[in-house]
Amino acid sequence: MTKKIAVIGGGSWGTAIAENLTKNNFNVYLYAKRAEQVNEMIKTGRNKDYFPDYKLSDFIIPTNDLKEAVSNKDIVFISVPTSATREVSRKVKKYISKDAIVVSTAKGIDEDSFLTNSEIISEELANTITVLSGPTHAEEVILDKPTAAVVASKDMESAKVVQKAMSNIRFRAYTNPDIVGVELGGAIKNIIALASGIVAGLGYGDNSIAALITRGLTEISRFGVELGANKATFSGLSGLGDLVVTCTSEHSRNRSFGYKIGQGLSIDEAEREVGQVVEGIKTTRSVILAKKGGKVKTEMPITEEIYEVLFEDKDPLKAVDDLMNREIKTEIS
Ligand SMILES: NC(=O)C1=CN([C@@H]2O[C@H](COP(=O)(O)OP(=O)(O)OC[C@H]3O[C@@H](n4cnc5c(N)ncnc54)[C@H](O)[C@@H]3O)[C@@H](O)[C@H]2O)C=CC1
Ligand SMILES: O=C(CO)COP(=O)(O)O
Repeated sequence: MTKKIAVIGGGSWGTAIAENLTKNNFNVYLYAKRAEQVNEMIKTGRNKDYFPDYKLSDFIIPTNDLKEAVSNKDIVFISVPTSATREVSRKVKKYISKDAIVVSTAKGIDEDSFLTNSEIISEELANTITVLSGPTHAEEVILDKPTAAVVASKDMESAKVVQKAMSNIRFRAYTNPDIVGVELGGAIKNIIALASGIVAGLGYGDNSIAALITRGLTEISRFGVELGANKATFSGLSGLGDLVVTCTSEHSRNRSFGYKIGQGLSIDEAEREVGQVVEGIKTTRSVILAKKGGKVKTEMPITEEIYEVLFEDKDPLKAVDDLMNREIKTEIS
């Protein structure tokens, strides 16, 4: 039987996910919070704020009615920023079928609770949860550029259902049971991407970016393993894959934000110019608060420098010098 699917969140990722699903012939309810946005999508067939040049599929049903979107669905994707995940999960609770699979697609760690998105959702909903992650810039997925991703879940049958729903000739999804590693890779790479943007904005070169990607991966893996992840996951699409794309792509919001900081803009100016969610800002604070509170012991020099640049007004040039000036040591510890 054809699955009934909803995507909650009409931003760039929610729209691209919905479009990808329509390529597999699903009718997809796309819920957006703002009524004007929904009316415009219905009237013009375009999500103007995010993809003005792209004509949405006729299989997309834009709606501002959460009940219509969520009721009687087999799969519900949640595609809002981490800061909105709890609120959205609470609202969805009234309408969601108990057998629906929830797909968490945001990449971040909540500042107050130090929870990942799937953990926040599981505090609010009793449904089976899967996580979709990997190197998947919405701008490319929507244009059918070949993309590979990961669907993680403790429940492999549900992961396979989501894998099948998303996979097609242009989107190849793998499964992975390591939900912790998949989510932490996706969250922490945003901090490293932000650092890569800063370094590029300062005018440093490709060597510096390669060093950040490589040492960033070490930092992410150490952090993830301390929190229970499988180290191998960080060599996969949701680890190295997403780290590379976000640290190097013109599409990355985190990298663009960092670039503007490197060029001398203030945090507010840079955030305003990017105009979409920059998850790495809050995730940096979450990690450092967790470290200060003793929840995490792992050494995270890049994240610590980024925290000082973002929240303690440290000069980015000094942050680079301080990273380079640390005690010299062996590569593999
Ligand atoms: N854009 C991308 O290429 C990808 C983004 N992601 C992740 O997906 C998440 C969402 O990112 P984007 O779509 O890029 O952000 P975005 O800024 O383009 O869109 C976020 C959308 O969420 C909506 N929203 C915010 N609060 C809401 C609420 N309380 N109720 C309902 N809707 C609400 C906003 O109106 C906006 O339309 C982030 O965690 C991001 O890291 C993951 C993979 C790819
Ligand atoms: O996670 C992403 C691509 O995989 C999107 O990253 P940005 O939020 O930095 O654009």
